[in-house]
Amino acid sequence: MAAQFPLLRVPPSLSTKPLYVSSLKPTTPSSSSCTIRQRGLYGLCTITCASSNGREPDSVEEGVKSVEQLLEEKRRAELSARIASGEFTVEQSGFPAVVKKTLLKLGVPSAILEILFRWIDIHEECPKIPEAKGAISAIRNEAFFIPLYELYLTYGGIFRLNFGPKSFLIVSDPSISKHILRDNSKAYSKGILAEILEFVMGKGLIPADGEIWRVRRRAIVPALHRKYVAAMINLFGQATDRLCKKLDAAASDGEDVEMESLFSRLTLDIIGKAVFNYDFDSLTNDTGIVEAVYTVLREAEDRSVALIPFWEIPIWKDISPQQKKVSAALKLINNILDDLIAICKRMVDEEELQFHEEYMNEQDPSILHFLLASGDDVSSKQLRDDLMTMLIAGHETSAAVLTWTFYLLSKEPTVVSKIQEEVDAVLGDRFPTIEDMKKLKYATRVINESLRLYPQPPVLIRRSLEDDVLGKYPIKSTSKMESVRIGVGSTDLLNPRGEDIFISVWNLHRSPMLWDDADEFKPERWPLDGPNPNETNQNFRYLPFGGGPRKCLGDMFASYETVVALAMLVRRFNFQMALGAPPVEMTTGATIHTTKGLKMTVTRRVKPPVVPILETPTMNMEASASLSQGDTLLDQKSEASSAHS
Ligand code: HEM
Repeated sequence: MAAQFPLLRVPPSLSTKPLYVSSLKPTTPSSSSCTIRQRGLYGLCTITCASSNGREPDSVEEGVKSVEQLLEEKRRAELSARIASGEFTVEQSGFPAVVKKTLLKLGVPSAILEILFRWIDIHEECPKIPEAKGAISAIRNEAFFIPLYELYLTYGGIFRLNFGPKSFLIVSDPSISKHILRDNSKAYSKGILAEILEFVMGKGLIPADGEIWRVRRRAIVPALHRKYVAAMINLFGQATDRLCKKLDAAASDGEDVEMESLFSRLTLDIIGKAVFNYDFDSLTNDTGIVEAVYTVLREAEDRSVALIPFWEIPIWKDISPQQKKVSAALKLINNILDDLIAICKRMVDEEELQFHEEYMNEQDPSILHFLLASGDDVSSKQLRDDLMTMLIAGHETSAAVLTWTFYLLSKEPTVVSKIQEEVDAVLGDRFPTIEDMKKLKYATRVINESLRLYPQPPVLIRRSLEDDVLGKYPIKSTSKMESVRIGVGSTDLLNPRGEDIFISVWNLHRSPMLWDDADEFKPERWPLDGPNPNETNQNFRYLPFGGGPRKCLGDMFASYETVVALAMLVRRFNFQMALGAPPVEMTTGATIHTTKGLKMTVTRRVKPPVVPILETPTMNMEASASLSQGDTLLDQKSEASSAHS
């Protein structure tokens, strides 16, 4: 079946052709302003966040902002009015709807009818999920996610969206999300996601369902033990240091840099080493393998927005240049994987280490090494599928988090100063260690908040396998008759399927009903002495890593990776939007990307001078306090001189 919802996207700087991607809701942090552009399929569009580089005269910038804000408000008001007029509401069928229509025609006031029919609705045995119909695609200059968000505000935490022949349930309610993801997770599969990713991930951990998933999750999770994560922090530090060197050169030459592409390369280098001990070295080289990885990612993205499943047409594979390129890329990646597995197997056979719970080979701490040592079958396709899955899952997501964090920070210099202050105090100039992770509290809160505003991915996809009740609404596995009604393809008729569900993490994370100042970037909303926010302590209104049994297994890895990169970069450099940089536009695939990159000017950071502390012998208390502060500064200085040695 063709999926008509965008799932994956490659950074534009690495992409060679136009992307048809959906756009997102209009609101961005208060300090930025957005315009919207139509684009591609179903009138899917992009939002332009006019970025301020802080160098324009205030009055001009403010003027532009207020005009854009006015336009934005007008647009939203118009859309809300259209929704309120019932333009997108599917008429209820059945006897009550006919009676209601007739009474309305006879002149009975609609307010009275509303009260009467609400009462009837309540007393109906099976409440019906509110429905919105597909005229959404007809909204000119509107983005798909904007009506989706507006419809959420109108219809609530669950509604049905029918566009064209497709029918989806859009869930933006924390308790229904908890039910689907955690409490009754066995009743749901990955649905469309598994269909699209099959060509690259096969039955890897993300798309896999049922017994295969259970067995593989049990095999892989133990590989990410504490000792492994500690080793990874060194790796994050080394890889970020390579990026620092690149940025240092750019700062010397006065050249602007495209940060989204650099973050994509940084996280590719990290995940290659972390998963199968392969150094892509993409920060310095553009080798064939790097190109092959991006070819595959691009293909996944194209498939996610295709009108028909062109890849299922037998002859197409052989004649389409793009499909041939994809096959060649997959072949190259698989050959390299085979070589890496063979090398790793030899190492495992030769080593004397006994396998145990926190087993790790110091020379090669990779997940592959752990799996082979634990007895994984070297020849299995499953092993390759899982390695590919982790490569893709752990690459784009982290890169997107860093990109949007730096975009948000470009507008909030006070937040940057606070991170710098913390990093100076905790790290000085040395590389971070695992012990530092719990001390870099503010930097962690910045990442938490960035993940709230830009969740990666913005929607989680499921398909119901059984009848269930979502909130007060019963849902059914679609029968053959209903398949005909919603117009799914002939294969679906033979294999009747359940409801396709999108859990909109975007809506949850930006809901004004769930958050104060929902659209504002406020790391302070997460108290430094409070717990690290997660789906459990936030009762499923915050799902940066999903929840339930299918929760991301790389959550700690990714949190530390992004905190290390953030800390090391802001301690060395200041980042500003480059003069004349293209406006930052959002597009979404599996993660949210910019359309034209994040072009920034990087300058070396000048640390604030150390203020000498004068000794005052008469004030003993203060003298001893000054002494301990002085000690700390001294320690920092000696650390600074030993760093990067
Ligand atoms: C900031 C970076 C990351 C974010 C935001 C993120 C987010 C997520 C989310 C939301 C899910 C749940 C998907 C669903 O329920 O449909 C997920 C699953 C997954 N993630 Fe991550 N992820 C990140 C990094 C990583 C890394 C570094 C790895 C590998 C080391 C990884 C491996 C996986 C795997 C294997 C799954 C599937 C788990 C399962 O189905 O059992 N992720 N991720």
